Amino acid sequence: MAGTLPPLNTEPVFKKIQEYYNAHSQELVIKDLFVKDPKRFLKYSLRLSTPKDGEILLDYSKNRVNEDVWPMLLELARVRRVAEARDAMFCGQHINITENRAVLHTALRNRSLDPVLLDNKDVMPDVRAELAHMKEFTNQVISGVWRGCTGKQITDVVNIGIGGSDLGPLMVTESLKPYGKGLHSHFVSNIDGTHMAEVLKKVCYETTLFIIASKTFTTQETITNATSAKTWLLEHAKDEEAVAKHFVALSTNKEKVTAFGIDSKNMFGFWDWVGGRYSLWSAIGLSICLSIGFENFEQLLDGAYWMDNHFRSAPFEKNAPVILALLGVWYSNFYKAETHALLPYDQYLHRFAAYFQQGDMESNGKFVSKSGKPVEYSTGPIVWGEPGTNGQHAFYQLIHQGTRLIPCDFIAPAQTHNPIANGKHHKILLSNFLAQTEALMAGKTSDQAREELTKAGLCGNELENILPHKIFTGNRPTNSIVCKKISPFTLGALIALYEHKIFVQGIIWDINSFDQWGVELGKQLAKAIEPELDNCDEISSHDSSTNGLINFIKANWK
Ligand SMILES: O=P(O)(O)OC[C@H]1O[C@H](O)[C@@H](O)[C@@H](O)[C@@H]1O
Repeated sequence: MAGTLPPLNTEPVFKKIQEYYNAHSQELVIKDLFVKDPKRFLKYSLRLSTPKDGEILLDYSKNRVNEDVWPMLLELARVRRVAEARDAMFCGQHINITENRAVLHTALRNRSLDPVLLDNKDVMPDVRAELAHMKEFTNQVISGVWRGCTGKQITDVVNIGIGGSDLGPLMVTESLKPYGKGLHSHFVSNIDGTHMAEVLKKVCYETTLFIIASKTFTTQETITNATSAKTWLLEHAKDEEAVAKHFVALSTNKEKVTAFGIDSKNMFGFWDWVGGRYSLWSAIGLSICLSIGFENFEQLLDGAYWMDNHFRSAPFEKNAPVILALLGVWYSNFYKAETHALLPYDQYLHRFAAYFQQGDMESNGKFVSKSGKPVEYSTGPIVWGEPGTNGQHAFYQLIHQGTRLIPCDFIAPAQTHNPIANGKHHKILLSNFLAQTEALMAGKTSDQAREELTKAGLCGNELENILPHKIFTGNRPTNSIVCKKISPFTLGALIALYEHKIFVQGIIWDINSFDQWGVELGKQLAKAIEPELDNCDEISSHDSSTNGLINFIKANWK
C-alpha cells in the first residue's frame, strides 16, 4: 500500500503552485489565453475513443490554466502518488482504512477474464454468479414468467432504499428511460410516510414487485418503509405466501434479510467491499436491470469498465478523471472555490447532480487526513446542479455575476432521444449549452455594455446608472463534456469518470474517501429523541432550542 503522505500544503510543488497563484493568478484570463494560443482547444481537450456509441469529448480549455501551472498540477498528482493509490484500489488492498475494507466496485464491472484478488481469493466467480442470478430474475420478470400471487404479470417495481441504495438506481433508471422495457419504476426512500403513500396509490398489489435495497439491512428508513409495504401487501393479499412473489432483497446481510421474512432464494447479495455510493454496479442495480433489461445493464458495466481501463492506463496529461480532479483541486485549494456545479443539458440526467452529491460529498467531505490529523486545507466541494436550461432561469445569475467563483461542468449529448419538432428543441438546447460556457468565459466589458446601451437609445445619467449592472466580469471556468448520445455504455463511462475524479481528489487531499462516519451522529440522536415523542410530556433533557422545538411539535401535532 502507498506510504504516508506529508500534509498537502507542505509539498514543495504545492508551495510552488501557491507562489505561482499569488504572483500570476490575475494574469490567467481565459479569453486572452485563447487569443495568445490558437491551438489552445487542441491542447486542453481530450477525445475519448470509446468502442461503442461514439467518442466522448472533454473540453477543459475554458479554465484558468496555462503552460506554467498545468504541468505543476500534473506534478502534484505524481508526488501524491495517485498512480500507486489507484493500483492499490484496483488490486483489492484494504484502502478503506477506518473500516479495514477493500474498495472493489471496479470488480463488479470487470468485463475481462482476469481475476481480481481480494486477500488472495478471486472475487470474480461470486460477482459473475450474482450477475447470472440478476439476469435470470430480470428475464423472468420482464417476460412475464415471474408472476404475482394471483397469477398476474408484474407491471410495477418499487425500489425501497435510501442513499446509495436509492440514488444510483434512480439516477440511472431516469437517465436511461428511452431504453425502458415496459415496467413502471418507482422509488421510495424518505421515511416521510408521504413518499410510500403516494407510490402505493399508483400501484396494484397483484402486479407490484418490491425490491428492498439495503447494504446493511439495518437502515431505519428502509426497514420501516419495507415493513409498511409488507403490511400493505398482506392487507390486500391476505396470504403470507404472497411475500415470496412480491418481495426481493438486495443486501450483504443474509441474516437480517431472512429475519425480515424474505427467503434467501429471493435475495441478491453483494459484499462489504462495495461502498453504498458505489453500489449501482452490484445487485443494488437490480431495479435498473428490471427497467432497461439485463443486456443494457451489461452495457452500463461495459462503459464503466472502459473508463476504468482508461483511468488505469492513460498518462496523467491524457487521463480524464485525473484532469477533472486537478482542475477541482486548483479551484478549491488555491482560488478557494466552495462549490462545484454539475449542469447536464439532458432532461433524462435530471438526477445526475443529486447522485454525485452523495458520490462526492459523502466521499470527500472529511476534515481529518488518513492519519487522523485535521487537514489545513479545504477538501471536497459542495456539489450541486440542475439540468439546463432550467438552471439558466434560476441560479445562473449568480454564476455569471455573483461574487463567488463557481467552476461548472456542462454535460450534453450531441443527439437527443426525442428529436421532436424536427430537432428544433435539441438545437435550442445545444445553442444554450454552447452559449453559456462562452458567456461565462468572455463576459461583457464596460465598453461593450456601453455600446449596446447607446444603440438601444440610452444616454447621459440613465446610461451611466444602468451600466454597472450590465457588466459581466467573465473569466468563469467551465468544463464541457459532450457525448454522442446518452446510452447505457456512455452513461456507465460518465459515472465511472466522476467516481475516479473523486478518488483522485481524495488521494491528493490524503483523506479516506470510502467511509461515512459523518452520517452517524444524527442517527444516534434521532434514536434518543424518538421515544420522547411517544407521549405528551414536556421535554427538558436537551438544549433549550431542541426542547423548545420538541415541545412545540407536541403541542401541535393533534
Ligand atoms: O444501503 P444501506 O445500508 O441501507 O445504507 C444506506 C445509506 O446509509 C447511510 O446514510 C450511509 O451509510 C450511506 O452511505 C448509505 O448509502
